[in-house]
Amino acid sequence: MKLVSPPVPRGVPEATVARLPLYLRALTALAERGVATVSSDELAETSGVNSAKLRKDLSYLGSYGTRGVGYEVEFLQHQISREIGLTQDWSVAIVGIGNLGHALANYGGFASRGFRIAALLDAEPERVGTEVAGLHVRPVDELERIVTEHNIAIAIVATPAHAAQAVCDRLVEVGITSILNFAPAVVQVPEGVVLRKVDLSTELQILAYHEQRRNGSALALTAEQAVELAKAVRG
Ligand SMILES: NC(=O)c1ccc[n+]([C@@H]2O[C@H](COP(=O)([O-])OP(=O)(O)OC[C@H]3O[C@@H](n4cnc5c(N)ncnc54)[C@H](O)[C@@H]3O)[C@@H](O)[C@H]2O)c1
Repeated sequence: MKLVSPPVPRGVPEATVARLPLYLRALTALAERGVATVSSDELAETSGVNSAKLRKDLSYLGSYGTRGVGYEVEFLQHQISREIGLTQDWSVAIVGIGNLGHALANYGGFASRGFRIAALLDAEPERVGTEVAGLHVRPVDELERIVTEHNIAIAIVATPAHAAQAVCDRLVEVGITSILNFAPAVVQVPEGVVLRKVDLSTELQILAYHEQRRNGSALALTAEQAVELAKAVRG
């Protein structure tokens, strides 16, 4: 179903854009429970965001809620969906159909959020032609044709790091302007192309950092280790 596709409004800070899906997820859960209105405090708590920030974020969309009543759940849900372009289906291509590409292609949760995995591409002749999640893996040299054929708007890169830049260059050449990169590589794209990066290792490192702080500094030595170290230094 193709409806209007307004871009994320100009002037909305990137950090706000990144929080809109959190509000949407919370609103969807409320709507499923039949909740009609929600206060900013409640919505903020369910979304895991501070409520002053939430009010500011929603004010960028022109949504201020009603004093004493809060926000109408369904209306706000629709408004956020429209702002982030979810009232239309987006066709997505995945490039690199290895472990990760397979997992992403088989993930059923994208469709219900308006993302249709329309094409899978790989450079490896042995992978090309195999069937994954009901689609035939296509060769990367057909990229341009596939992008036009399926009206692909967004590409996911799941190739090894060393191939990521060349793959992104090619995606940009054929007109893709939104790329989600899973490869652990620093990739450059020209202005006007939006590149997002997913890096689970970085997220894990951040958790490790917090774990380490919780348990006391990793650099802090146990008493025995300190004695051993002192002995070693003294010789
Ligand atoms: N971001 C994350 O959190 C996260 C998590 C897991 C893996 N990764 C990264 O995702 C990438 C894929 O991981 P994987 O385990 O699926 O690797 P994999 O080796 O199983 O799959 C990579 C696939 O890319 C294909 N490929 C290689 N060069 C290509 C090119 N130029 N064009 C198109 N396809 C090409 C290969 O043929 C292969 O099928 C790696 O870079 C990995 O480090 C990221």
